[in-house]
Amino acid sequence: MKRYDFMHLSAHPVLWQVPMVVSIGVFDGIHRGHLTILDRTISFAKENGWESMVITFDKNPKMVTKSQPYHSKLTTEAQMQEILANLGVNHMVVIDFSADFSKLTAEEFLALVCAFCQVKAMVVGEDFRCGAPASSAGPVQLQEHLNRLSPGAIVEVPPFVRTDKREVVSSTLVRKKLLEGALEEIQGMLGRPYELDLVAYPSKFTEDGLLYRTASFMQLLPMAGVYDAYLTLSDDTKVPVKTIIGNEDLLIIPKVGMWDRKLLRTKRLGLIAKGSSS
Ligand SMILES: Cc1cc2nc3c(=O)[nH]c(=O)nc-3n(C[C@H](O)[C@H](O)[C@H](O)COP(=O)(O)O)c2cc1C
Ligand SMILES: Nc1ncnc2c1ncn2[C@@H]1O[C@H](COP(=O)(O)OP(=O)(O)OP(=O)(O)O)[C@@H](O)[C@H]1O
Repeated sequence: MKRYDFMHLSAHPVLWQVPMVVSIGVFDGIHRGHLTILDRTISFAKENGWESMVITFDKNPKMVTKSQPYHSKLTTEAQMQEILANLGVNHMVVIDFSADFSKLTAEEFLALVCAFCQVKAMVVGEDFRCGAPASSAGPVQLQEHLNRLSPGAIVEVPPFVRTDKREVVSSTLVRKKLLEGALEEIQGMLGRPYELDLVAYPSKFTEDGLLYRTASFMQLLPMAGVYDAYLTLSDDTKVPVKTIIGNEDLLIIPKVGMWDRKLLRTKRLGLIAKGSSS
């Protein structure tokens, strides 16, 4: 998978002749609803011999425009890149959602997208919106804009994915459940354990284990408590651990023996819901 900056791709449209199925969204957490959209984007492209593109944001537009309260991210860009590449997405485009960018109307934004590749289809969810609030477009207006900007292009809208309790799965709901420490419900919505990306953070060895400062995390942390977890090392081996999350520190305690501090290279920490075998 290739990664591009949106503005760079606008200036150097290297993909302008490539037929593309495009999906646009924040995709924070990459939950089961997002996976439905992404799977359909990829399969639509493959069925037709086209390529797939995911356009996403460095900051959540809804939090920048203050229509949603600010929260830390559920996934880092490295995690998102890994998940999208493993799913089989061909191109990932990241928008720097600056004050200037937030003023673009839906039509202006879509005209830029249609200028850097041959948009054949877009896959979005029922509540998709793009463009500055006064002129924002949902799936219906999106189809109308595409009829003008890329004639023949189709907008496909898979139905909402819901929880067992019939709630619509959303990043907002995952954030809420995380702050309640409800890992089982989160794991159900993500289809995998919630993982913290440890790569960028400094840690300290103590007698008990590996200590991180919670303030250094860019990702949203669950409610303070003791969690079963697994630690993924840089060679992708997984070791079972216990994790104590407090207000200031996050302590990772090995379940068997103690680590060699010179050799340990940590990558991810997966928080496991009780009763799950992941
Ligand atoms: C160019 C542009 C593209 C946008 N794309 C998205 C998007 O893909 N997903 C999203 O949640 N919000 C996106 N937004 C933000 C929404 O369109 C909208 O501004 C935000 O949800 C607040 O609208 P509201 O006040 O009507 O809720 C985008 C905004 C702009 C300016
Ligand atoms: N449960 C769902 N089922 C199907 N599609 C979904 C679901 N949730 C989001 N989508 C779609 O996925 C794309 C990305 O959505 P977005 O990143 O805004 O997710 P979200 O979970 O709704 O986020 P938030 O809760 O922060 O508003 C959009 O096209 C959206 O409509």
